[in-house]
Amino acid sequence: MKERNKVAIIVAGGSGSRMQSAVPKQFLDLNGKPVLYHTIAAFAGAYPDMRIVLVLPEAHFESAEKVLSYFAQRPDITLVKGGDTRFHSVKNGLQQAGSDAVVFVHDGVRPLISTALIRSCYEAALQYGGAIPVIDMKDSIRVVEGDVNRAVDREKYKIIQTPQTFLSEVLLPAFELPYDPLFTDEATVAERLGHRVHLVPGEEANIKITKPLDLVIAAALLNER
Ligand SMILES: Nc1ccn([C@@H]2O[C@H](COP(=O)(O)OP(=O)(O)OP(=O)(O)O)[C@@H](O)[C@H]2O)c(=O)n1
Ligand SMILES: C[C@](O)(CO)[C@H](O)COP(=O)(O)O
Repeated sequence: MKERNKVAIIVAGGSGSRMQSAVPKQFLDLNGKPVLYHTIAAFAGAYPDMRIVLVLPEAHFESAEKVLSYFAQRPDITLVKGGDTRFHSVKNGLQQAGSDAVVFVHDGVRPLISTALIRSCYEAALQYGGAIPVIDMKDSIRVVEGDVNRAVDREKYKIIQTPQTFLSEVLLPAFELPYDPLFTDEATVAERLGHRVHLVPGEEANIKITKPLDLVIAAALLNER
């Protein structure tokens, strides 16, 4: 299959309200370096020709310099300002994607992403037009409808991760759709335009740092490597 340009849109334009820290979680320390450093390093190291688009809150553009100062060799990075929602941040990043590319959209706060997962998403996107990583549920789950709740079969559900990886000709037109609050990831947007979503096995360690406990878990996992 023909090789493509590779563009990682790392979205880090959020405020991290659930983390309840004064500094947005993407800039917090994780084993001596900012969370975002680990995320950027994973993509920069996955393919030598990876181009990185880093989406940040405009007020934190200066913090990017601090993150990049940890690199011995500064990766090829374009800074873009974030939007009001994750959808709008991705849309801003996509303006830098260009054509004939495989586009990886990844949460800046998933710093434990592996090279193997980035590459398996790339290969699957070339084959199927797009791919997203998923993992199984470990807990029992219930659906709550008003005052009523009932157990459901967890085998029918998957936990969704990033990098959500698509050919540029799939993702760019999808992000011209009007915003819908249900657009919490890229697959949902592509699906709205009629694309079938291909799933690849994700990784348990590819956690999203959302609450304080996640940072503790991420630090422990990094120590294991
Ligand atoms: N307007 C936004 C909102 C979110 N994100 C990014 O999307 C990723 C996943 O979002 P989430 O974990 O929800 O981050 P926050 O929105 O920052 O957190 P919270 O919902 O707790 O405020 C994060 O890397 C976050 O920075 C973004 O780029 N732009
Ligand atoms: C894209 C995502 O990380 C997949 O699990 C998730 O949907 C982001 O959602 P959030 O509401 O921004 O946490």
